Parts: sequence; structure tokens; C-alpha cells
Amino acid sequence: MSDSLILALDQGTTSSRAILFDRCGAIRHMAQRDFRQIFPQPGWVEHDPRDIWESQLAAARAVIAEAADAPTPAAARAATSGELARATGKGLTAEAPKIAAVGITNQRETTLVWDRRTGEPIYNAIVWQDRRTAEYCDALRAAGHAAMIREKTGLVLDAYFSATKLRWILDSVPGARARAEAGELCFGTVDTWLLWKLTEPQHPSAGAAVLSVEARKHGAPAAATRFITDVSNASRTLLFNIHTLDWDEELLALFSIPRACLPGLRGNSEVYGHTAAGLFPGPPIPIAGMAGDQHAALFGQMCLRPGMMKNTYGTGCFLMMNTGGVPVTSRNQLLTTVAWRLGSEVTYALEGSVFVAGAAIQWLRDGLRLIESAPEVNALAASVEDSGGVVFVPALTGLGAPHWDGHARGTLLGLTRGTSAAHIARATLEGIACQVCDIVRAMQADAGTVCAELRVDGGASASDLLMQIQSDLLGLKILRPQTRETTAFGAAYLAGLAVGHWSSVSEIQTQWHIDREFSPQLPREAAARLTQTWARAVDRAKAWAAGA
Ligand SMILES: Nc1ncnc2c1ncn2[C@@H]1O[C@H](COP(=O)(O)OP(=O)(O)O)[C@@H](O)[C@H]1O
Ligand SMILES: O=P(O)(O)OC[C@H](O)CO
Repeated sequence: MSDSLILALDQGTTSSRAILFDRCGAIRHMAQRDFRQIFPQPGWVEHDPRDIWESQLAAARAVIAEAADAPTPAAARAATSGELARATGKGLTAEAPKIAAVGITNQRETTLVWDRRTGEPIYNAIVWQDRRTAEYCDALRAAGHAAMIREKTGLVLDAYFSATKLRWILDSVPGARARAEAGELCFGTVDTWLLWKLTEPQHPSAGAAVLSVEARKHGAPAAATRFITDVSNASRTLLFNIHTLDWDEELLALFSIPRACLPGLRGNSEVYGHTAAGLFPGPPIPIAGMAGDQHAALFGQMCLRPGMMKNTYGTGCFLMMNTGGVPVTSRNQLLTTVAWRLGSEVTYALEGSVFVAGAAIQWLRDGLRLIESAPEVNALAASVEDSGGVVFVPALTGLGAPHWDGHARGTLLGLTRGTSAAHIARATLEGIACQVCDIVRAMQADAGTVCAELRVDGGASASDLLMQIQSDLLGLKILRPQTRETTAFGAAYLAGLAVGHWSSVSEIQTQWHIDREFSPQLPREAAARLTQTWARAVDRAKAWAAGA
């Protein structure tokens, strides 16, 4: 077991990644495949489910092939002493790597529907960022349903979540509703789609002989047992009751969703099935971990005690705090969500989602052309002492938590003739950090605790300047781990724990190491002034697109 690896599949909004971790938690191999973003109308965002699957499969096959070509540490040691060459007569080229388990983690809320018999999607995946159902959400809110929805699901009524997207597909694709009611269609988030595809028998690449031997050994899984989601992904659909941990009849009726199209519900660390024979070289691999990406990141950051929190700085920002075995109801417009279920033990979390974070830096690059690459923002912003009074509210697609204003728009204030590109770059980093501050404050008020530190990951956490600004504004320590692939880490750990690759959570806790710690350096009064100015700017950004 010591030489075997865990394969984490991290299916994100813009790319699919596959990472092989060894038993010490070190990354051995990594592959990434970007895939197509589809924007059929303003505010609509779709993915082709086949692109999601094919990019994920290609990334997984690439890391496995890379690992097969690379010597294992044991083989390398043996080769150094000449033993391997003597024993095998063929040097270092090894056969398929031993993979103990696969863990899946994924972009959440994104909604797919496919034919239960053929596996063919009936429509593109509607992505979490898609706003086509915003008006329907407004109507439900006006009809007074928001409080019941929040009480049962822990979520706010917003187009971000899956239920209204699923309803849209059932009502818009001819015949879909009747087929869903007849049990002919499957609804899934990306985890469910990947599990379905990974366990799909008779892949074209599978040799007939291999298939029959392996199928006899493992049995071809029935559709019902391959059609599964986990409680973390389910808790982002608006259809799942976080108290009963089951689909909720009242919510299904409200959104007109037939129960027959919903997947079975499982925990986050258990064997859900095996990869189909022939999909990867070697024997079928148990698929043993599954969690939404932010939940996996909370686990991978080892935020295992109540009060511990992490923030992921990617396209958006997703801040989560572990609240232990009790769902904390937010009084400050945050989300209550299932963090994970291990065996019968459920852990809950509070979450705040910022829609635009790293994407604001991309806008400086692609929209304003102030920089040529995202990392360049740091030198530009560091070339000035402060933002020169410029404030940027990066509400380019509205404001998420805790404001939830889909009509807010990006707002650049305080411009003078002395304003330079550097001031705007600095204001962008401050704007990202200020959005995170709003969430941390709301979270600490809800949870009644003041956590002394924030663990960070995601692409933009590479920016030392952004992390320092964040620490200054929050007045908290920022801890950046050595491995920032914490989402994939979390999925790998969940899978590895289920198959005994790691013996316990205490064993994996020793694998989390700090790369750098950032401590507040700005006087608190100066930080308070900046956040007060930010609050005034947010007020001006709100409701902008709603008209006069
Ligand atoms: N060195 C850097 N400094 C600041 N921002 C960065 C840096 N590197 C990447 N980014 C930002 O991080 C984001 C990508 O992070 P990533 O975690 O890969 O996002 P996602 O998973 O949402 O696709 C981009 O929006 C980019 O602007
Ligand atoms: O694809 P990511 O990593 O930006 O994550 C997307 C989130 O899960 C959406 O809620």
C-alpha cells in the first residue's frame, strides 16, 4: 500500500484537473485540461457535459500515463543500486501505477440532465454563474417563499443554486418534464455526472475480453447504484433539507421537480463504485471520495474544528467556516451548508461567496489591458503606497454574500487627474480583500466566535501583496499552505480515508504545512478608515442595473 497513489479529479468551472498524491500528501503528477465556456445570451453560462467529461478523462489519463512512465521512489532506489535493471532487465519504465482510490471534487450547483438509458445529456450544463432564472427567483421571493427555503436549505433564494436551473431545463426542453416524471431522466450536479461516466460499462476503449473478466469480478453496476450525489453537493441544490439530510417534498413541489429524476444521497468518504473496466490501465479503481470543491478545500485545509475557516481566491472567492455538528442559521445573509458527512457524523459550515475576485484581475488584463498577465498586477499595485483614494467595487456580475444584489455593478470611485493605472491595480486588490472582510465580519457575528487566523488557497492567493492587504484589513493572521491544491487534497483525503490508505484524520493532519504567514502591519485606525470608505462605495454600486 505504501507505494500506491490517490487520484483526485478536480472538475472546476474553467478547467478539469487530475492530481496523483502519494501517501505523504505530496503531489506526484498533475495534469490540466481547459474546456469551452458557452455564453448563448448575456447572463447565460453553459458547458457541454461531454466537454466536462472528456476534459476530465483526458486529464486523468494524462497523469496516469505520466506516472506509468516515471519510476516509483522504490524503483528509483532499486535502480540506483542496480537491482531493478538486474531484476527486470528493462530499466526504469514501470507498468500502470497502483492507484488505491479516486476522489471527485467539482464546481458546485452546475446543473445537468441526461437520459437514464442512453446517458445522453438532453441540454447543456447550466453553470452556477448563469442568471437566466433570476426573475423567477424574484417572483418566488415576492410570493413569500424565501424564509421557508432558507430555513430548510440554509440557502438564500438565488439563481446561483440548482433548483431553478433544473426547472428551466424541464420546462424548456420539449418533452423533458413528462420524461422526468416517468423516471427516464437523471438530474445531477457535476459529481453525479462524473461518477456516472466513470462507472459507465462498455467504454469504447475497453477491450471485450478485459470487460468481460472485470465485469464478472465487479458486476456491471445497475443504473440506480451509479446514480448518486453526496450531501455537500446536494446541499447546494435548494432541494435538500440540511436538517433531515434528505430531498424535501415541499421544496420539490414548490420548484415542480419530480423526485424520480433525483440521485441517491451518500456521505463524502465511502466507496460509491469502481471505475469501469478498460477506462484506465490496470484493475478497476474504487471511487471513494466525493465533495463540492469548497467543502473539499475546507477539509484539505484541515479546518476540522469549529471556528476554523478558509478562503479560496479563484475566479470568485469562497469563504467557509466549520461550525461543527450544528447548522448555524445566519442572521447576516450567509449560507448554511453541509461541510461533509463522515460515517454518521455530519459537520456543517457557514459560507460566503464572492462572485468576482481573481476575475477582477482578469478584467484589468483583458478589459482594460493595464497588465499582460495576472501576476503583473502585483508589481503594478506595489509601485504606489496606496490607492490614492480610488475605490473599486468589483461587482462586475452583481454582489454575492452578504449583499446578494444581482443588480449591483462594478463601480470605480475617487478618480482624479492624478489617478494612474497603479492606483487602479491597488484598488482592485483592496476591493477583493474588502469583499472578504464583509464576509468574515458577518461570519464572526453569526458564529459568535472570533477566529484568529484565515487559511488561504486558490490562484490569487499566490499574491503576497493581496495576502498582506487582506491581513491588514482583517486584523487577522493569514496562513498560506505549501500546497495550494487544497481542493484536490481534500478529495484525495476523503477517498484515501475510505479505503484505509490513511488510517485516520490525525494522520493526514500532519501533512498540512505553512508556506508563509502574513500578520497585520497597518494601524487599526487606518484599516477602519479604508473599510468605512469601502462601505460607502458598496452603497453606490448597489441596485445600479435596476435603473433609476
Ligand atoms: N500571481 C497572481 N497574483 C494575483 N492573482 C493571480 C495570480 N495568479 C493567478 N491569479 C488569479 O487567480 C485566478 C485563477 O485562480 P484559480 O484558483 O485557478 O481559479 P478557478 O479555480 O476559479 O478557475 C485568476 O482569476 C487570476 O486572475
Ligand atoms: O470552479 P471553481 O473552483 O471556481 O468553484 C465554483 C464553485 O464551486 C461554485 O459554487
